Amino acid sequence: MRKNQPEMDDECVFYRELPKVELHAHLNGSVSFQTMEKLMNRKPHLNIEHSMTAIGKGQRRTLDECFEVFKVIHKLVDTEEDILMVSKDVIREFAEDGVKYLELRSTPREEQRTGLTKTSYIDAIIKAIHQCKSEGLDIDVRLLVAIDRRNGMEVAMETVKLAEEFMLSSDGLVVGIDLSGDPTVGHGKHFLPALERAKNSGLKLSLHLSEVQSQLEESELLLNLPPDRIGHGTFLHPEMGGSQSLVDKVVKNGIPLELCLTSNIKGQTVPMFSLHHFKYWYELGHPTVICTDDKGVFCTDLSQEYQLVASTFGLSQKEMWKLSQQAIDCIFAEEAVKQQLKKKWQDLHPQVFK
Ligand SMILES: CNc1ncnc2c1ncn2[C@@H]1O[C@H](COP(=O)(O)O)[C@@H](O)[C@H]1O
Ligand SMILES: [Zn+2]
Repeated sequence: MRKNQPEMDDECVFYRELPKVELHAHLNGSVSFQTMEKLMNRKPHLNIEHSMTAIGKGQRRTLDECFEVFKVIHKLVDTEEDILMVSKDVIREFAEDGVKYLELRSTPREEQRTGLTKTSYIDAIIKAIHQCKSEGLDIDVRLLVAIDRRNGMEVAMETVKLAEEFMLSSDGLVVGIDLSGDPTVGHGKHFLPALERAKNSGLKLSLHLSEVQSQLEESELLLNLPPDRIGHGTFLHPEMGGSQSLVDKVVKNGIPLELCLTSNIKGQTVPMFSLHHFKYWYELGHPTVICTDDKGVFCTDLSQEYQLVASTFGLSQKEMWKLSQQAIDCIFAEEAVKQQLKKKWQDLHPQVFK
């Protein structure tokens, strides 16, 4: 197999070695098979199997079913120790895959039974980031605190307040807010006050927008904020039932899109890779960042996603390099980090194109 497909292997190596930026990764959706195994061994009484926590090759689920998967994972990850272990494993795995800068996002949860609080939840992730740093991993990590739409506007406001506190106390590790969760639940307008507050206090905003069809009105409203980045944006453009006015707002404000191909195919919001909206935005010359969304649940990694984009849309390694380099301009960390990353890309360029 290996002998018959040498060019395939070379491609894999190229995309693994390509320095990458990951900006859209939900912590609990990013838990690998190996880490899941450890969690299942810790909690055998839950009787959870791998088929319940991941969507394998060639499989598809409805988006509703995907959200059921997260509920199962949340049962397995419900203590401070779990959050710490999961975060460290996820960061290490991204680093091994050639990711040099990672923005994780996660919804703080509390569990009375285990004593987990929303504060200790975020603390555990921050601890993991510090521990990975002190291990000398070649990856810079930041955190976005996530609002789950299902939990309503009051919780959203509490989440923003918590994120504000951590933004001030975490030495710049907490950089923003994510709005995510089942897109068919609730209306985005309810989250406007919380999101406006976040923006005014200096937190960056990455919002899941038009992930499913007919969210025109909501997307229009949320784009007025405007957000600093958009997750998915699958149905923003007119060919997908969106509108030119939505596209104009995105373009005028230069809001980068975080695009996750495998996630959209496995969650069935996009019927096939070649029809993915990456093409539309790439041809417009608009900033797009390739991301994984949930590398554990969707059984992928960032180098696979890059390779997928290249093979689906016929892009060269040079064009893919440019795409990964341009993602640096879309990160939420401060300017000095951008400059360091740009330098790193320059230094790695000759090695990757050997
Ligand atoms: C597939 N498309 C998606 N669309 C919207 N929200 C998603 C998502 N994938 C993940 N999440 C959000 O991330 C949570 C899991 O990670 P955390 O527990 O926060 O670390 C999910 O419960 C959901 O709220
Ligand atoms: Zn997402």
